[in-house]
Amino acid sequence: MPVTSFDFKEKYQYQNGFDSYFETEAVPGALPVGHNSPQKPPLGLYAEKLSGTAFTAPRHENKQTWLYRILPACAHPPFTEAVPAPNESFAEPPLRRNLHYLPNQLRWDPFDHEDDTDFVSGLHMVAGAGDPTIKQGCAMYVYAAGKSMDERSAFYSADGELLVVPQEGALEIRTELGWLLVRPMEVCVIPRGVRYRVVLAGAGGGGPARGYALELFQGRFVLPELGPIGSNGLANARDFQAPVASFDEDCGSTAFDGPNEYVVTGKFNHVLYRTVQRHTPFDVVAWHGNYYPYKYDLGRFNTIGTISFDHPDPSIFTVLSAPSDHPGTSIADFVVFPPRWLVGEDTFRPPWYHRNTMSEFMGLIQGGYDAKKGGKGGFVPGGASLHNVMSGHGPDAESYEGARSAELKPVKVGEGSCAFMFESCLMLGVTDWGLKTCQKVQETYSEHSWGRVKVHWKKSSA
Ligand SMILES: O=C(O)Cc1cc(O)ccc1O
Ligand SMILES: [Fe+2]
Repeated sequence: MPVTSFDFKEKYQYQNGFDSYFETEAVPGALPVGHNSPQKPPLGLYAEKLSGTAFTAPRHENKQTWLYRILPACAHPPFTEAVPAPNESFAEPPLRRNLHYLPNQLRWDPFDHEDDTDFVSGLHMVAGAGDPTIKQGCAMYVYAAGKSMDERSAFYSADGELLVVPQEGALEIRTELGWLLVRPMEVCVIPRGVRYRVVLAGAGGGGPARGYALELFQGRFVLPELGPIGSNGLANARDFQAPVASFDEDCGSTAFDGPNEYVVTGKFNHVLYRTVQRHTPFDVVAWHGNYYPYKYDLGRFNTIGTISFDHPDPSIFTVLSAPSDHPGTSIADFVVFPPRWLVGEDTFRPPWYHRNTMSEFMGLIQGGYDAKKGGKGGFVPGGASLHNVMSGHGPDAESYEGARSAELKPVKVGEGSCAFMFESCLMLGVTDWGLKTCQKVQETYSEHSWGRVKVHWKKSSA
């Protein structure tokens, strides 16, 4: 079911649609009519263009937004490297490249909550592939935040577009383009370059917050093709929600003489750079375009599956897909395993055993997963697993035996559950933090899961 709302505030108004062209103004008349860059934009605003693709990208891929703001984003003193880096994910270049490529199956216990970190300082890269400087590849993160980002701060990434998957704690995300409230079982995407501040929301002031994120150095998330499914199903375009314009006013009479300081942190080739500017970065009064942050409620996913026998590949559960240049092969797919009816006849219903040319990073937002035991030392909410290129995996022995002898009546699986997968065509390297520093790797994952897989073979069926 869709996430139920709590305390909906005025600021959470949304415009509905995926890959739409929106326009929104917080003050009537702020948007120029029939013009993008008039000699003097209305209300004394500055026009600023935010490009998400090359100017000359084909029309169906072209992404841009015109912002009408009190002061342009360029009006800041130079950025300097944030030293020391808030954590080792944002450290010196050699460390960043210290990735471990391992054929073993990996699983992590739930990552720790952290009290003294915010969304940025609590963001840890677990695995990744490629290089943001050549706009290739992606990185997978977990975050744990015990506090909101400072009131006068903003963050952006020049490295890529970020998909955020909260697992615990609601996030109020104040973006340049407006507000998004993103709760567990909802996800959001913040495009490359868009500035934002993450506030812990919810009862009692919010927090702690924990979740997963995927940064795309290359391309953007799109909705997967539906092929023979037809024109509706899976994640429907109308269920994606974009913010409406909402601005703060805090500046002086010029860009550099405002009364208050705002720290803007930029992620640039994994390193954090900071500047302190004297006007709010959240001063966009109106905008129009198709390059914007958005959210999606996973409860609205229209799950499709077999009504005869066998089960389709998990691509049937793709919410968002980031294609590579090769059709059908993704840099990253975001796939969910929502509650659903299983009715397959003469069918082994959990995932089959398999080896995949793609790598599979999985997380659990809530509940359990039908292929793996939960409980201590199992696959549990807030934990993760990685089955890299061609690493064999599948149900653990107990799940296999249960499913092999189950009576095959219709059952609803996964009530109150939601596992997800970031599936990538790239071989993933695991960071030092992911392998060692976090101290969450389950050393006996493989033995526990598959060491007791039984031999059922008989030479004759008589
Ligand atoms: O490995 C997993 O648990 C995910 C998965 C599920 C499934 O039903 C088929 C393939 C697959 O990778
Ligand atoms: Fe798999």
